[in-house]
Amino acid sequence: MTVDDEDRVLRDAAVVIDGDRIAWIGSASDAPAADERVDADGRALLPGWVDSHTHLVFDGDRTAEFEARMAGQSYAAGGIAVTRDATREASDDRLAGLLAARVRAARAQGTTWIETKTGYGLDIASEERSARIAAAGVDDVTFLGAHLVPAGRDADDYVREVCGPMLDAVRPYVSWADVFCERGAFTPEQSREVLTAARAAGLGLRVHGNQLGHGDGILLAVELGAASVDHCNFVSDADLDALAGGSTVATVLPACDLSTRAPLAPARRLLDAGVEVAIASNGNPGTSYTTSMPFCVATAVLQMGLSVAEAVRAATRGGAIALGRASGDGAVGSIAVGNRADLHLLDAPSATHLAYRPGMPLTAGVWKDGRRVAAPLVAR
Ligand SMILES: N=CN[C@@H](CCC(=O)O)C(=O)O
Ligand SMILES: [Zn+2]
Repeated sequence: MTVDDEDRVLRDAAVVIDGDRIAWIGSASDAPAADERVDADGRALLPGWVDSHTHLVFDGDRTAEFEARMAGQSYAAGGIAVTRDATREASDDRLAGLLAARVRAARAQGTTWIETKTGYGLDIASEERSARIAAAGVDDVTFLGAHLVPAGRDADDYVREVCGPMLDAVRPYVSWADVFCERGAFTPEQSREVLTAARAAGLGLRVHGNQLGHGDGILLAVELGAASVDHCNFVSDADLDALAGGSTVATVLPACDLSTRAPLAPARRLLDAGVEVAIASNGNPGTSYTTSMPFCVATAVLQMGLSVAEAVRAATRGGAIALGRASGDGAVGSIAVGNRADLHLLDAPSATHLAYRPGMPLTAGVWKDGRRVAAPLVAR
């Protein structure tokens, strides 16, 4: 599955990798000679997953909160402070080690490009530290100082800090800024302030919006030209029109919707309206303690009404578009000549098996930048 501009499914095909790039694609019988050959033996080859939304720099555990939720309580943003406290207590080495282990686990399931966010520091030094550790461990880093107003802080005063010294401190390590625009987190006005300051600092914009109820997150994201608005569980007709008429990707987070027992994001409706949709894991200890993109893809097919091709595209090229990495030098999210050689070999003859055999370990091999990064698993 190329998931490129022509979105081709090639049969009896071969891919040639040269260094860290894809050098050739075509019929296996025409393949040029190569130093090393891997016989995929009829297995499906996909672009590696592009996970465009995670929060992986954290310590601590929120099992009790999850249990309470499964017993009927609804998700509220306050749990973020529990993770903030555990994260602040962890050493740099421990946080870096936890992040590396999480990245390895994601890679083992076919993820080759990972974005992660700060947002469990919530003071200048802790956000700077999270950004620094993230920059050494993942591919794209997002500043999310505006994740929660710390208890005891005046919200407007905290927003001024986020927009000023905190932004300055993280700036060397991040290329994106995000804000949790939601009742209980940041108001539309505060969110606009954060995003405007981030844009002035040269950062790309992302928004957590419309997760817990209807609100202004989607409209604000589209108005400010954010690359992505994420969650999108509550989408009004006006939100849909705005997304369809703008360039902002709607990123849906199926695992989060299940773990919070939220209404599933209306991915089918978004696609039907012509909106670019991405699927991401939202790996974090509160609302989605998984980085399994195959699980997210299977859920999108089985529960959200996407076709396998639509779900695979959203989890590869969709994520790449949401991160501004779908074209140009070093593009990811599709199998195309000149792109990074980021590939995911399934132990199955087609991507359909991802939804047909949900939960099975179907990853047979993963290449990032042309190097094999995950050992084959047996999944027959
Ligand atoms: N919604 C805001 N932030 C995270 C959850 C963070 C947490 O609860 O720790 C999310 O994307 O779901
Ligand atoms: Zn998130």
